[in-house]
Amino acid sequence: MANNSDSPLCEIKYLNNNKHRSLSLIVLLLKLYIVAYRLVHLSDHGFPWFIAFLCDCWYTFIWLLWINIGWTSVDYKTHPQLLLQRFPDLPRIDLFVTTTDPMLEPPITTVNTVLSLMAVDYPADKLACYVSDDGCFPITLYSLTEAAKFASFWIPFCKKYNLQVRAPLLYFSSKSTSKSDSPSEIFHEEERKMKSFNYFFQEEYEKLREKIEDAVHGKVPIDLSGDYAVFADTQKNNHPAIIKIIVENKERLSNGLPHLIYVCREKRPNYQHHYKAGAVNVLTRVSGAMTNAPFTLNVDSDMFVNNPKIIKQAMCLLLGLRHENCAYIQCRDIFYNDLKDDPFGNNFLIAFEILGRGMSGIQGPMFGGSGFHRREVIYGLTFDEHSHPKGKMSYEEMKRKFGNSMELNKLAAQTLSGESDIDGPLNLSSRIETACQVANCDYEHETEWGSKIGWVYGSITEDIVTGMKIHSRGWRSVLYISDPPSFIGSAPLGGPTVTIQRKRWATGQLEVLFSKNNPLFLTLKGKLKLRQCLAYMWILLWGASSIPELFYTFLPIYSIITNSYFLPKVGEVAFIGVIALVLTQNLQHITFCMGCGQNFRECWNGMRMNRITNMTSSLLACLSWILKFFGISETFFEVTKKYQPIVNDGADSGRFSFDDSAMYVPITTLLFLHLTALFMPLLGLRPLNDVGRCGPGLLEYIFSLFMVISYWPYVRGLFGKGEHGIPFSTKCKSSILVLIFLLVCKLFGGGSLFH
Ligand SMILES: O=c1ccn([C@@H]2O[C@H](COP(=O)(O)OP(=O)(O)O[C@H]3O[C@H](CO)[C@@H](O)[C@H](O)[C@H]3O)[C@@H](O)[C@H]2O)c(=O)[nH]1
Ligand SMILES: [Mn+2]
Repeated sequence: MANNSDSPLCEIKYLNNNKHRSLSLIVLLLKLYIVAYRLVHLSDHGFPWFIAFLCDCWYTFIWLLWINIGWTSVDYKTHPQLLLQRFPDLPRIDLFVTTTDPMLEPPITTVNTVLSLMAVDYPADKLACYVSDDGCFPITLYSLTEAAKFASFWIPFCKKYNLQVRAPLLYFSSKSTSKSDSPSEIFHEEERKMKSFNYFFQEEYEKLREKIEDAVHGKVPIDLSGDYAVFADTQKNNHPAIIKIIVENKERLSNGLPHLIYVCREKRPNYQHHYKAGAVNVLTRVSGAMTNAPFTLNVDSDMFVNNPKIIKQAMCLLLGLRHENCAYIQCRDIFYNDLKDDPFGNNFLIAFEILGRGMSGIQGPMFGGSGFHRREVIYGLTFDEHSHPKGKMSYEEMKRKFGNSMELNKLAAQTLSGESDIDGPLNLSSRIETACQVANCDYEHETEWGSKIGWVYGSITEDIVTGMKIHSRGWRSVLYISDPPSFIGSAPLGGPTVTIQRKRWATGQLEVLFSKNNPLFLTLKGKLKLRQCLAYMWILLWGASSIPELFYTFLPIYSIITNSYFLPKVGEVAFIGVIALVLTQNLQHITFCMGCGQNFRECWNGMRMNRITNMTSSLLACLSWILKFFGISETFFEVTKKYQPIVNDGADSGRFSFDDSAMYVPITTLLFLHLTALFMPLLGLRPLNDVGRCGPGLLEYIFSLFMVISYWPYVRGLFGKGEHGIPFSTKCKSSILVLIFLLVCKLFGGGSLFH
């Protein structure tokens, strides 16, 4: 019989990706061939050819970075059934939820996240859940207080019947299919009993939901007295720190309720608050002062736990790899409001399957969204210091780095020397004063918070830069894709919500790329591996790639209008080269996606969304970054609107919606231009210089047609009504830009456009 005490808690598996490697190399060779072809013919052609040459060089470079990422792919497996035998006294973990604005992030969503976290399959006395309310809304505290009452009977029910979905919103929605984890004998016997409980809970949940909704919409205003009196004179950006213990597991019952703590950091005008990074740093300090668990978990307000064993599974990795340098675990999120065929490209299959697994094979995935961290790493410890402890820091040094709180510094020093307190504090209330002190807005003044300690400031994608700095301190990370998936959240839908989210990501990435935390510097100065640095370069250049794409999409339009060409003609060897390149690259992508279970439509929607995102979010991100660089305007974190599960997939739910934002002008202009180029004769136009020149060939027309098909949601938008139509003002602005472009073509190309 195998001895369980010797069996590992987790395993690493290297995936066979020879097919992916070979196809990637073929694509690379074809790209190099096209670059060489352009170079050889550079002197025979004009400026457009030169632009095409530069763009092809760029795409070849990006492809090299991509090959580096996908070269070694790994997967991790865990054995949580062995965990308790090996670690009967499981470590404590602090759970962080952040929320900002009840209008964008409905309190009922946050409540469901909190309930699902409090109900995980892990001893309750080892858990403390901290909710950061970044908007100082009494409704958040009220919702959590009401939720705690519901939790007291909901959580035992979830645990008794071993439910998989423990967020009531999902459990009672028609979307939830798998309701119980592993139907046991007991489950069958008690099925009827459970059903009757179901009705009871559904009613109770409805009451809770209504209470919260009524308070949100002001039907039953919250009485600002008693516990809520502190909110009386507060404004969103001007208020003291407010910390309230909603649930305290005083008897330390493993089957009780975990601690639940409301945290609202102090905010004052003229202080920088650093958005989510600032909020998480306050949570780190407040929890550091109150429960100081050695591990933390971060989730956004809408990320419900979908796999109640996820903390045990994560512990298998964090404890199983404890002699190795695993600093954090990145989880894969899925969405509860996903639409048929994923019209908005929210699946991020490639991001996890190739980027995530590939980086896992180098130094570990980037950090983004939901995941587990070691507190000592967040406190700035390098892997070398972890494996060869230097001895305790002096009191003065701690104060300089961590700030003025003696209590926090004492506990932080314990964490850094690896002596975490197994049981946690006896009385949480006694720590409130310290917690409020470390949540004040000037606490970080002249300390290392936001630079060397905690989440890193300076970018609105704080997660990527924080993960990268951790890697540069010699740590690794792990991508853990569990079954069932670990967390389930709300996918951005419509048009503006998706565009704004992606714009934030692209802007944040440019902020990191052009900062002192650039991967190149971190490789030279720190311990970021070269291949990891190249992987980060690929990520950070994601938005910047929209500039070459913008130029490239202009080329077929320019060629058709000025009766010239920039792609090889039928009959040339290079023509076959281009066709082979396009086919191989796209077939590789499509077969990969389909191999991962997507259908063709989903895969196409993802591809189309890349084209659209590049010409909307990414272009605007480049502009915002330039404006920030020249000191004209600041970048700011626009919170993504959270949606409720969609009950009936209406015909319009997958349709793009638009607003009158300037974001949609470039892509609408491009669409108009491609349509103009394709339908010139119909519009009564003729190409400039149509005598004696070798005009556009088949490929220019195919290219233009492909772009129109990629922008199809915008074609529909041209004719759509209401929010599904591109606003008249956007169409006007785009038409003016089209005219300007035609004039420029005429200026440079000569001739006349009209018959
Ligand atoms: O000033 C702020 C702004 C945001 N948040 C919270 O940060 C979380 C993430 O915001 P969200 O709008 O949901 O971001 P996503 O669009 O989901 O974007 C992803 O990318 C972000 C970085 O751009 C990460 O912070 C997120 O964790 C990650 O899920 C939410 O819980 C917010 O409440 C704050 O606490 N304070
Ligand atoms: Mn989010």
